[in-house]
Amino acid sequence: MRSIPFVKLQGSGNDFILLEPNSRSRIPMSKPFIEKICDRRFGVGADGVLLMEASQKADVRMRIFNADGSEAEMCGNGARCLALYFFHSSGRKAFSIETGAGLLAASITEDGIKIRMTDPKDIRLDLCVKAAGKEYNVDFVDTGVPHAVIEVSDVAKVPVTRLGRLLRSHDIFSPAGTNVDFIQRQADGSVNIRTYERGVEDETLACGTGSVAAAVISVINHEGCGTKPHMKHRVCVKTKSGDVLCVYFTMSKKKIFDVWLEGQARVVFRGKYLSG
Ligand SMILES: N[C@H](CCC[C@H](N)C(=O)O)C(=O)O
Repeated sequence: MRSIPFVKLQGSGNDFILLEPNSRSRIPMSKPFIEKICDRRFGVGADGVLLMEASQKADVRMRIFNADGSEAEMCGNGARCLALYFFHSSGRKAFSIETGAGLLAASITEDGIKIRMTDPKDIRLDLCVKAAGKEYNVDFVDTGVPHAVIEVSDVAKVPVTRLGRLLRSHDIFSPAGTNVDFIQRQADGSVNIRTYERGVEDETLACGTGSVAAAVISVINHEGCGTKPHMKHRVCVKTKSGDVLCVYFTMSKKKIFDVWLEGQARVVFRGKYLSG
């Protein structure tokens, strides 16, 4: 029986187990271990596991494992949670984070935690995706991890788990698969979002990279692709948990850069996981 110290954190309801640096050396990050510790009845329960490691390129390296044991390139809400932990443990309010998708910058502000995300890439608009006998108009963007975005008239009515599961594994997104975001743009330009997350294989209460994808696609579809040089955008994204994430970015001649994700994160509890 091994006692593994951890910190449980959540960013807008997207929750993570952060394994304290000194505890990691004793455990193999195997799929069975991650599935068990993330199980909401037999384990601690979380959407994923975060590891902090030493980095040659940044102040810290973040690795993110989804609840099904798969390792993802990056995690926006996970980065916000890790930033909060790093601030509590180091007192620093600004630092860099290395991820599988590239370098992030984190800063702690009075409004919450801001993460400079990687620039969106591989934008593909108006994909016609056939699934279960229906056709869906899908936009795709990689915001550090892949996201398929579908605009709907009312997110509350979307069968997110059923439809998300269908689209998540569609051939058009193989072999990596994709996260699936259903978005509803409001009259004021804000966006309501619900996300089916790859690797959690269910709807989560919030998704950071998904909120960035929603903001970028919503602006492209409704305000155009940056006709004016260096247009700055701020999009409020209301998540399933009710928390609002703010996404800031600059768009110029189809290039999108200087992307920031801002919102609250909390330490929920500290504990010791007894791994049998
Ligand atoms: N499930 C995602 C990784 C976590 C992304 C999400 N939790 C976020 O906040 O960005 C994937 O496998 O692509």
